[in-house]
Amino acid sequence: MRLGYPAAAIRAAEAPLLDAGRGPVLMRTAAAGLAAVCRRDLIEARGCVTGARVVVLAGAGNNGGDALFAGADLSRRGARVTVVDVLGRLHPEGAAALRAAGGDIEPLGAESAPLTARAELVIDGILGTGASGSLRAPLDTFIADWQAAASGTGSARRQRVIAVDVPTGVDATTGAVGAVHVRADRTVTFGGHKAGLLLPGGADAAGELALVDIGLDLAPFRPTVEAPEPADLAVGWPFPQPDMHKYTRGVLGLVAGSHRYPGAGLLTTAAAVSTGLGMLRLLAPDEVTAAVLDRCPEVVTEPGRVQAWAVGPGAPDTLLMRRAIIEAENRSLPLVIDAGGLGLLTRPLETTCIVTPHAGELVDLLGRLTTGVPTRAEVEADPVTHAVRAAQAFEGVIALKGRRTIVARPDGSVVAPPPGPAALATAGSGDVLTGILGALLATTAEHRVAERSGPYDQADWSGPATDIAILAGLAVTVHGLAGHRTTHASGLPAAVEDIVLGLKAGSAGAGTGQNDGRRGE
Ligand SMILES: NC(=O)C1=CN([C@@H]2O[C@H](COP(=O)(O)OP(=O)(O)OC[C@H]3O[C@@H](n4cnc5c(N)ncnc54)[C@H](OP(=O)(O)O)[C@@H]3O)[C@@H](O)[C@H]2O)[C@@H](O)CC1
Ligand SMILES: [K+]
Repeated sequence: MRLGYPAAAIRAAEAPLLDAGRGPVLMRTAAAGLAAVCRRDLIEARGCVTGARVVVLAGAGNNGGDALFAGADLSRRGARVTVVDVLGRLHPEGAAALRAAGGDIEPLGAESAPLTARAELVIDGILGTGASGSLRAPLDTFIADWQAAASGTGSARRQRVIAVDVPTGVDATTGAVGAVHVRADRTVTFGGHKAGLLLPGGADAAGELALVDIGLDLAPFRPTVEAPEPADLAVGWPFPQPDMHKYTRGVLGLVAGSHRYPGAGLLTTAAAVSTGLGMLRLLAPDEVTAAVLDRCPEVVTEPGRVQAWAVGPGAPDTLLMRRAIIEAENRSLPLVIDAGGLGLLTRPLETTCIVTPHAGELVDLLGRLTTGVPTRAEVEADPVTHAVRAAQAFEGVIALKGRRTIVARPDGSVVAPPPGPAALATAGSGDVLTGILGALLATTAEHRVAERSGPYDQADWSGPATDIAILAGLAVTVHGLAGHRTTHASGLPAAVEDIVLGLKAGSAGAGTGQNDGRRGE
């Protein structure tokens, strides 16, 4: 689990070390980690460091200092390093080290953009956590000119861009990006992940993340973003235990599918069953249950006791959905509400609940719960702010679906799972997610209380995995993995059915098979 901190928290964690005079040591440690990543990438791309054309874009502060010391390291190892002094002032010791190692320094000028575009490796050390406001001229023009020149080179082997701490133009705390910003293949960040590197906008600009430990103590600070990774499934997934029977493993009540949309009932059911649970009770019209039983004969179509509810895919019967919601509230059962169920939400619910709108549905939801409703485009441009707003208005967890799904809690913190493949943007994909999430809620409902501080409480997690927002993050992670798996296996975009098969095949990671009967390894 990657934990993201606001820039202010990272700077506050640095402060006692700086006060103790350890600033230069921190910078040397950061720069050494950065240089190691640069060397590894160069060796991977071209076999060696010697002779590599490297351009260091250095700003005036410590971010530039990191880049200059890393540039000195590469220069000592035979790379041809040129520094562009982008803001007209350089970190003095870093600049001296670079010169002593044989590197060149040039002021920003007309030649800087084409020079940068020709480099094999560009190190972006212009701005880090000290950035404020939008990019000042001529910095913005230079970055745009470089990117235009680089895309116009027609070179078969694209240059690598490594950002120092944060790509320039990305807000380290919110991930907001301006029209012009650095797009990196990799970002080497120091001390702790900046929240903005894990959020929409910033995460795409940052590329792969590498974290260099510089000895910061972040324990006193609360992360604002948790970003699950596939490896977290091995810890957080509710694996069946040997002493379980079908009722203790978890029973999901599902209200999905209708005369108009029978397929949604089938897809949600198939996904829940493939995810694994003790029993699934489906409440739907006969034509839906008949199709489901044909494919999933283990499904029970009678009402009865359940441990969690999932309602909404495929425009189900309103009365059935209302009954499920009331029962969830009366018995304090966890509940996922999707699609057709969202229209019933006009007030906060009296139970643990997660709702899963896409941007358009979030607009409608906000319209029923608040005043000052955003447009769909505004939600898509700033999903985090609007998901948090909805979570606060609804007093519950919101999973705002999109290319990067964001799970927001009312306290303003978010879970940001990795994005799935583009192939997941297809009708029925959301039904599958609801099925996975419903199965997870059912299978964690029973041991929620007993294991609250149990094996899920890993030192590197800020909360137990039975937290509904984390479970949603894991559900999205598995959904994405299943999509990736089927996309890659066939070489063709996945159909929704393939995504369910991807779940079944169990590669969706640690989720099935590999770790049966064990947890927390
Ligand atoms: N401290 C530590 O312990 C460690 C810090 N480390 C590293 O230091 C980084 C933070 O360094 P930092 O604080 O020096 O700020 P930094 O990001 O280099 O930028 C400041 C400069 O940018 C300028 N500027 C600002 N906004 C601008 C804009 N929109 N457009 C244009 N210019 C703008 C600003 O100008 P000013 O506002 O002062 O006029 C000033 O000159 C951190 O990310 C990490 O990489 C590591 O070595 C580990 C140890
Ligand atoms: K940077």
